[in-house]
Amino acid sequence: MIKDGATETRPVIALAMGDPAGISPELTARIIALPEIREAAHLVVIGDRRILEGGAKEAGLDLNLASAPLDSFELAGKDRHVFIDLAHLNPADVVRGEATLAGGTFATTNFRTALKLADGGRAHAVCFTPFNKKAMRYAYSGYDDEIRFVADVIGFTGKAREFNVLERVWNARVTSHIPLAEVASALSVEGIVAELALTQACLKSAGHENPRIIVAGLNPHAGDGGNFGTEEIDIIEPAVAAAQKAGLDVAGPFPADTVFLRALKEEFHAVLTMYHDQGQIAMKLIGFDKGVTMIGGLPFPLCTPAHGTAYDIAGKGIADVGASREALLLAARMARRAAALSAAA
Ligand SMILES: NC(=O)C1=CN([C@@H]2O[C@H](COP(=O)(O)OP(=O)(O)OC[C@H]3O[C@@H](n4cnc5c(N)ncnc54)[C@H](O)[C@@H]3O)[C@@H](O)[C@H]2O)C=CC1
Ligand SMILES: NCC(=O)COP(=O)(O)O
Repeated sequence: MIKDGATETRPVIALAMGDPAGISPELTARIIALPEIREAAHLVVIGDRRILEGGAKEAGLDLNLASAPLDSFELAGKDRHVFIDLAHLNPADVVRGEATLAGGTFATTNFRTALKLADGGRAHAVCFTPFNKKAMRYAYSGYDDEIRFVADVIGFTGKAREFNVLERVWNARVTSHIPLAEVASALSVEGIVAELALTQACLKSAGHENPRIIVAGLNPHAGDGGNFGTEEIDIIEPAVAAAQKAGLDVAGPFPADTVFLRALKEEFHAVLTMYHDQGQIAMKLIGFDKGVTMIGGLPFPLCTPAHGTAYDIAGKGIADVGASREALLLAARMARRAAALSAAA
């Protein structure tokens, strides 16, 4: 619940430091140093000072970031970012380029702390630098992905989904982190209609007044009239028709290999794909350095770069901050909009 006027002041974003074995320390340092982020948001960064300083060194930055206590960081004022030093990871215990229990414990602790700040009304949004899911699972055995963890930490029982966001187009998925072999049987008319409705609501919450959504088929050539599978005829077409009847601006299904070309040419705001990589490959080719993963449907915005921990370049000082910058800016925009709507209600 947004508790104060994030419309007039910069929203407070709780930024959890991610996996210490990859590029997260460097990215966190780079984000803190960006002037456009200072203008857009007041960051409350959560992690370990020694790990952050390692990242700043890799990035060649001198951060000059004040620490503040977790229980009263608000007293430090909002004129500059602050750091909550949980002092919980000795850099000597970090194995760069490796998923470990220590790394997962560090990241899950930071994430849990950030989520509780937002859930308690002390932050307007949460962002994080990349987590490694294997490390997260070492620390928290039920860690399928962020949605499950968030639900466990704040007791959220509603429907939340992951979106990939670029300025030009969004990608929503009917299925996400499940084996490919299970995708076809996971599709249903009701499930697709629900995804379309949530996608429309999330696009609106990010400022798109009249969202247009285009839907991909599942099979090659969208089944080619039933030649290569019938999910389009049996499930996806009826779902699109039902969504249209409910007043959503939706088109499809179209073949997945050209649906993104259509979306860009015909100015759709989002593509709904049937499974993870059907959308991710296209999105990462369109804008890897700007891609954001946004978890929609939660009581507060939750954003992270769409790329991962990049173990292969950890410690080299060459991590691109572009996607992280977009993640923070999207979270700030969504928080301001939520505050404006709540003030108007
Ligand atoms: N935001 C998050 O928390 C995300 C976490 N992940 C997790 O990250 C881990 C590794 O995922 P991968 O599939 O290997 O993908 P990855 O995105 O970590 O790496 C893929 C390639 O992109 C490069 N790359 C990634 N980010 C970069 C950046 N900022 N600047 C320059 N080059 C960059 C890497 O060096 C690598 O060559 C997995 O555990 C995955 O679940 C994946 C996506 C998002
Ligand atoms: N931690 C966020 C994340 O892993 C994004 O996952 P995906 O969208 O790449 O599957």
